[in-house]
Amino acid sequence: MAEKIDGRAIARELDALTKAEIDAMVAAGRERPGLTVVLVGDDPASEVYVTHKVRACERVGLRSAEHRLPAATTQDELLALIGRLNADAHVHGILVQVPLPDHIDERAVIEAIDPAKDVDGFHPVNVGRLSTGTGGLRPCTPLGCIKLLQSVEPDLAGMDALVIGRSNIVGKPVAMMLTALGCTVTIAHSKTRDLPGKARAADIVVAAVGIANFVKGDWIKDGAIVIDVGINRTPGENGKDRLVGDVAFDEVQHARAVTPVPGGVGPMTIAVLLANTVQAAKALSA
Ligand SMILES: NC(=O)C1=CN([C@@H]2O[C@H](COP(=O)(O)OP(=O)(O)OC[C@H]3O[C@@H](n4cnc5c(N)ncnc54)[C@H](OP(=O)(O)O)[C@@H]3O)[C@@H](O)[C@H]2O)C=CC1
Ligand SMILES: Nc1nc(=O)c2c([nH]1)NC[C@@H]1CN(c3ccc(C(=O)N[C@@H](CCC(=O)O)C(=O)O)cc3)C=[N+]21
Repeated sequence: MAEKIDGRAIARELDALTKAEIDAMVAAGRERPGLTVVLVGDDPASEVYVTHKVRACERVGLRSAEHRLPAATTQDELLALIGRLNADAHVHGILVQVPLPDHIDERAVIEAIDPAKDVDGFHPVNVGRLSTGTGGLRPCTPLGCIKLLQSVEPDLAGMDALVIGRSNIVGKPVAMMLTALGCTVTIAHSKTRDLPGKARAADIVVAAVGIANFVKGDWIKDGAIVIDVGINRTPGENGKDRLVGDVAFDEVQHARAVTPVPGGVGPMTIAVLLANTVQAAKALSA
């Protein structure tokens, strides 16, 4: 049986470190770090994430604020809000939930965020810092994937990794991080030929595709480590939606370790967001 990597437990460990840092800052007379989340429109999945994020802030002792804006919000109105948050010294982290409504240019919004407050790590300055290995705020989901991998194998150097997906928010940054840690990385996407063959050669497979049960058991070599980023909602038995990943979990039990969905990458994403907010607050007040 593959080890089931317990993302909730590893997230709780990271939260304990984050909480200790916040407590120490407050004890030293510094301001309690604060995260502001901006949600435009009423996408139900995004609503769920924002609620999770706000609750997580409470658990570790971060201040949190939410701005829920109507779907009809104009780009100028959103940019004006970001300008105010950038200028507000009590705001240490800014997260604008994506996807945004179609009439808003996502790049323009991300680029308007002060890179020092960009706790998502999506701003080009932080992307550039990641690619050159010069610090900055690193994107939450990719860093969460790395922490889960390192819980199984602290030293990833020399391993062959396949990342399926090349998005700016998951695939590309996770590939960058794996490269920095000494992996030999292949990035696959919808144009890739012989994906099963490439997967079978990999010691690490990170699946960030967005298709339920996309990665099959016979794609995974014995002893590989599998990280499932996918969050796919499928109709469950009781009329409620059920969450499933991109990996056919039951078929990969010959792997060394695999993350479940839910309870894998998702909780780590939020734990890293909180840690990033503390990192931003420290750097802003340094
Ligand atoms: N757990 C978490 O915290 C998070 C989970 N997610 C989840 O992760 C998944 C991926 O998210 P995201 O990166 O934003 O998604 P995108 O839709 O932006 O990217 C999906 C990627 O998968 C590739 N792809 C699509 N079909 C195939 C195929 N048949 N074969 C190979 N590659 C394919 C696409 O290729 P191409 O570029 O060629 O189109 C693209 O690069 C989603 O399920 C999302 O919900 C996302 C963020 C956080
Ligand atoms: N600016 C921005 N930053 C993001 O980081 C961001 C975003 N926009 N838009 C959407 C995606 C998705 N995402 C998730 C966060 C937590 C869980 C999570 O906690 N998942 C739980 C289950 C949650 C549930 O029950 O719905 C789990 O996997 O166990 C999942 C997905 C962050 N994203």
